[in-house]
Amino acid sequence: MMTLNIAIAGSSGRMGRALLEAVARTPDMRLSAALERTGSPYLKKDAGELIGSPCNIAIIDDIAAALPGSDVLIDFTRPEGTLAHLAVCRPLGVKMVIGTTGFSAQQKEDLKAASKDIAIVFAPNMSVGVNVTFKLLEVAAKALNEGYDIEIIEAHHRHKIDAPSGTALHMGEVIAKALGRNLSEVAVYGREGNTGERAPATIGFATVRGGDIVGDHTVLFAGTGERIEISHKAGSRATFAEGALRAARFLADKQSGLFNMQDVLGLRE
Ligand SMILES: NC(=O)C1=CN([C@@H]2O[C@H](COP(=O)(O)OP(=O)(O)OC[C@H]3O[C@@H](n4cnc5c(N)ncnc54)[C@H](OP(=O)(O)O)[C@@H]3O)[C@@H](O)[C@H]2O)C=CC1
Ligand SMILES: O=C(O)C1=N[C@H](C(=O)O)C[C@H](O)C1
Repeated sequence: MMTLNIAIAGSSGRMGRALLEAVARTPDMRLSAALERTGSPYLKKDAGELIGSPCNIAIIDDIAAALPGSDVLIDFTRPEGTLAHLAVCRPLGVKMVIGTTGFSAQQKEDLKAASKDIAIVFAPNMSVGVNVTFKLLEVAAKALNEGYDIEIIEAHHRHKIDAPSGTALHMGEVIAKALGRNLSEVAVYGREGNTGERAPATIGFATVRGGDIVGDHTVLFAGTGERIEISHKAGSRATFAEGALRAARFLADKQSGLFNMQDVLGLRE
């Protein structure tokens, strides 16, 4: 059995901890480095202590020193952090699994450019269930292409800083593509005041933030006399972490290219 050496960026974050736990319970993976940004109170601490199981890997901020012994860097941080990490991974040939959301269009282009040199899995949601939901939405949108108003409702914990969620935006992209629409032309992000009647081709987004909600997404197709709702609810971050490890394994034999979870799960047609 080949062992994959996994480095984790943002190791003390919510996803960082879920990833530390997932790597610790995965026989074909080993934690090779745990990163945090300069100034973090977690620097120099044993990464394993974050999950109650010391592992002798100290959390460091020097990514260039951390990466030579790593096959894949898993990054769930912030767009500016991910792009800084990418700039170090690219010349070293270290592959990346990127779960960070909130990138601008230009930042996504930067990721794409780097994938000419290294293999990257980039996905706003690494859970198997959400990725199957994307396929269900494609089917539903094609079948309900007239007479149904489409609204995407997402709910997350009070600490989330980007809205709508990366998953909700991707759901919008999947639906718009299936309907031959351009999301940037039809998206409506929230409503207030005298909005007028709903324009039929629009795709609405509504965002809820509160408590410790891990991640709920519902797409509503509202027609005349009926409503169809397609929902996914995450109960634990373990589902995202397990997906990220699956993505890391998928990259083992890839040298370059930009992939998503549809590729990892064999769902791309
Ligand atoms: N694709 C998917 O399946 C999922 C994606 N996500 C996305 O992952 C990201 C992280 O989420 P979550 O774990 O909840 O967030 P947290 O805030 O809990 O963790 C983020 C981590 O990244 C660190 N960080 C922040 N900015 C930088 C930077 N500029 N450089 C390096 N490290 C940085 C933070 O350090 P510090 O504490 O010092 O700020 C922290 O350790 C979000 O974009 C979220 O939307 C989340 C879940 C699933
Ligand atoms: O920030 C989170 O927590 C999550 N972010 C991702 C997103 O923006 O879609 C995925 C998941 O829903 C949790």
